[in-house]
Amino acid sequence: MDHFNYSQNRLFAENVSCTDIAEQYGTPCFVYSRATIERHFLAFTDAMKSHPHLICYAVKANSNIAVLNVLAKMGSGFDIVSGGELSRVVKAGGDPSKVVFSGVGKTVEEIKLGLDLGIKCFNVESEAELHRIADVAAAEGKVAPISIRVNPNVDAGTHPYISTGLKENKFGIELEQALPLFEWAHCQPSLSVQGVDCHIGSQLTEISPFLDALDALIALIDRLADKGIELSHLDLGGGLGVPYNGEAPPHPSEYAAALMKKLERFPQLTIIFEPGRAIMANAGIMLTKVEYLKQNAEKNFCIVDAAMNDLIRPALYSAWQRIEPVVKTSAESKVYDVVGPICETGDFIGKERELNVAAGDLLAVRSAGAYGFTMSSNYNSRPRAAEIMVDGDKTHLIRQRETVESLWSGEQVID
Ligand SMILES: Cc1ncc(COP(=O)(O)O)c(C=O)c1O
Ligand SMILES: N[C@@H](CCCC[NH3+])C(=O)O
Repeated sequence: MDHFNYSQNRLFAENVSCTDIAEQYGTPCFVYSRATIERHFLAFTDAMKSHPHLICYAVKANSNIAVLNVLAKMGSGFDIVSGGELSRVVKAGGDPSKVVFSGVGKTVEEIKLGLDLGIKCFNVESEAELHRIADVAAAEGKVAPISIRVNPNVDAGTHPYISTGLKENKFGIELEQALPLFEWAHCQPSLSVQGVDCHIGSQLTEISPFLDALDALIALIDRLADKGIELSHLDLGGGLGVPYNGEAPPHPSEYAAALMKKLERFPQLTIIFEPGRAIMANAGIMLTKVEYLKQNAEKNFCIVDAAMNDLIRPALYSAWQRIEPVVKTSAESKVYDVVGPICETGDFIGKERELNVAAGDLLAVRSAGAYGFTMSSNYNSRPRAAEIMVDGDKTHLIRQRETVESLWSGEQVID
């Protein structure tokens, strides 16, 4: 999805200044645009409007309650992977009956919570989990809605850490094993078979792997129909990529049109998508201040006040995110490694970036709305950054910067 409207200290379509935000809330901080989140969500619903559908935003991408609330108000469903995410959705006013629950390690407590709240579906990832859900539901006197997540063995062509649809990955159930499990589940009084799902990976920039996965799911749906098992939904997961650095992933309308062509003969089937990054990545930036410039015989370093604990994607996946000075200065242009204060060489936000910067300048790290704050940590006892939502010409603090004291709350010394 495209970037929000950001240029030269002005954020979004609104006339809000990054320097004002940095002064008011401090740095590093994450800044999101409500208008962009809404526009990105609508790109999916508009693309699917002629077919029954549910967009289940993947909460892991950005789970701030204010973000979830904006999406809940637009009628979004949610894809969750933990009881914690389910509680956030409820707190944010999300509708549990539009929640699908993915993940390979659901605990008994999480299954109970999902049943109590009446979620739409458990996306089951193993035979053992299917049995556990059947047992828990029977013990609770409930019927658990389930879908089986299949692993279609499709190469998503993305970073190996975020590819999830290959046989060697821990996710889903092999196609050959899925059919007997569906048949078993169909006969269990405590289970209600609702759908089939898959999620083959994240940051996909081509449509063809999605189409290959869909072919596999459609073949399975046909085989199930032959056995008298009719499904009410097909969930193709998330994974649609965004342009970080010139990539040109398909727009949701292109993506949906290509998929829907294959689904013409299933007019009754509800299609579920679970986009996370496509909605949030380019609806946010991270603001960080230059603390020092440093030079040695080999390199120029631009030392900023954000670090790998705030944005781990560069360290973890060698991810590239655009870094630009918020205000153009007359500082000399040099090639810098943009690094944080953490005691690891892997602590960088960007490498070999040509920048005109001086100490004290403000930098914007783009595409930071997804998998930014949610993957942050307190490593090196660094308080986690504030989050801010821009809405029209207003800015709202939607999560305070952590205090140092909050970092040790819950810890205690022993005699
Ligand atoms: C099951 C599932 N659904 C949805 C997503 C969201 O993926 P993305 O943010 O790439 O759309 C993920 C993460 O990759 C996932 O594991
Ligand atoms: N956290 C990853 C994406 C993983 C998606 C989770 N299934 C990223 O930042 O790119």
